[in-house]
Amino acid sequence: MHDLFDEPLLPGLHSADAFVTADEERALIAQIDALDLAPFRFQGWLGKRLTHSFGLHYDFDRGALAATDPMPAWLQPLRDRAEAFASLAPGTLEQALLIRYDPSAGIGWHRDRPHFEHVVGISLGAPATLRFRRRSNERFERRSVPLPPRGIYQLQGEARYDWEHSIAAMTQTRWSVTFRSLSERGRMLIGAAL
Ligand SMILES: O=C(O)CCC(=O)C(=O)O
Ligand SMILES: [Fe+2]
Repeated sequence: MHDLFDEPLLPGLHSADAFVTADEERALIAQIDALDLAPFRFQGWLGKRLTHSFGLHYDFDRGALAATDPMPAWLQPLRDRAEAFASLAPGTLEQALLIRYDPSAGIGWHRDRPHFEHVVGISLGAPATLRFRRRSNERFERRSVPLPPRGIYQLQGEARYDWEHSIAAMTQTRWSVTFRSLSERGRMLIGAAL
């Protein structure tokens, strides 16, 4: 039966709670904290959130995409499960971006770079709200989506390309694992760089 409440809040946004267990969450957070996390860099600015990439690294300072360390063994099972969740072929999600948002860190309004196609994110630690906005005439249309810890979301289609998203400054620490696939353009650029 068709249930109105099964309708996604935004076309192209697909999410689920309890994607990882509390034990898995603890283990993932410990692994992320053990990495060499560096402040997000953007055209000479240093952001407050701390990041580390595997597979592919997108350098926001230079606007360039490059291969980086392969996904470690501890991340691969999560990547496999994220691909299954998103109905993507194994190996499609070639990038993992790990982020720690300490209190006062957030992420400003953006669309993910066109070098990437599918975006699949897993939330750990403090709950957050993923805010969406889209310009409509002189105003913004807005939506808010809760990101509960241990949940997963996928952005594609309208949610991925037509709307910007952001997360307000956190008051408690949140970690996220965002997996991405390459777009045609990204594949071309990375091919040219190798
Ligand atoms: O932390 C998140 O779940 C979202 C991160 C994000 O939007 C991004 O890295 O592009
Ligand atoms: Fe994003």
